[in-house]
Amino acid sequence: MNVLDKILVETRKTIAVDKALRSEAELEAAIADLPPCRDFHAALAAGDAVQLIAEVKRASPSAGLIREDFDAVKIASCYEQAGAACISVLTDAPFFQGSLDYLRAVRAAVNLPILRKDFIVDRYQLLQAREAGADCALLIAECLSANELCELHQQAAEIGLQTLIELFEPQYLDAVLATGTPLVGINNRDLKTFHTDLEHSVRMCSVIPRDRLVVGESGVRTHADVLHLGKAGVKAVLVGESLMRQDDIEVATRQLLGK
Ligand SMILES: O=P(O)(O)OC[C@@H](O)[C@@H](O)c1c[nH]c2ccccc12
Repeated sequence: MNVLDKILVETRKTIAVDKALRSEAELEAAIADLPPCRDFHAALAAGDAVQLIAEVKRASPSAGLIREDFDAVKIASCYEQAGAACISVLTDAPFFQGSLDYLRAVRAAVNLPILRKDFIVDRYQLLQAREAGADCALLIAECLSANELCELHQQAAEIGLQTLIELFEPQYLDAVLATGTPLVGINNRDLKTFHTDLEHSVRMCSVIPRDRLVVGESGVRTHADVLHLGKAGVKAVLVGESLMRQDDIEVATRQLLGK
């Protein structure tokens, strides 16, 4: 089994446990009167510059523990102060030491649109995302059939959530575009080998229709990387590890953005 398969096995266990604690109907009731979501897409589309989705990520299967001194709210506040357009919060616990509670806490403290970054395979996780205060949910083409992608994208829209649909393997592009999502993420990291290559986003950009907003994900480290991707047509970057490793996250984020 590769890492992605292992993650999906654990994810399905987590969903079963969560459903037993709080039913789908309870979550539906809890989100019924929430105010509308923030516009994640508009925040990324703004201006001519490449926009930043800054990620709150404590650990990962490829890097292990990334940051000892981890305070999700402090980190997200630094990102906001430094000019990030949106925040991504890892909520997977077994492999990324994430939590929906981090997302909830960040929502209470920060005004930017938030992405729930997890391995979403079930509508229940979309309800959880909405309830915790997310504005957008990540869907991963490698984890879902073409039908499931469409269905989850639709179900997200019905509860007011936008989706960022990510792929690594070019073979999934048609299925991603067929969902109608305006936000397409190109993961530069092969989730099966963990190898990252920025040129993957550059190559994929040339075959993605101009009416979709392309997010370049993973392995972005410097302002030069951001400019390089921007030239290729990438409108936003999703950056975690290289920022999470810095002593002064706010300064590092400004440097990444060239501000
Ligand atoms: O930490 P990096 O290399 O800057 O990457 C961030 C983000 O792209 C990465 O965390 C990611 C992209 N797609 C994912 C899917 C699941 C978990 C994590 C990810």
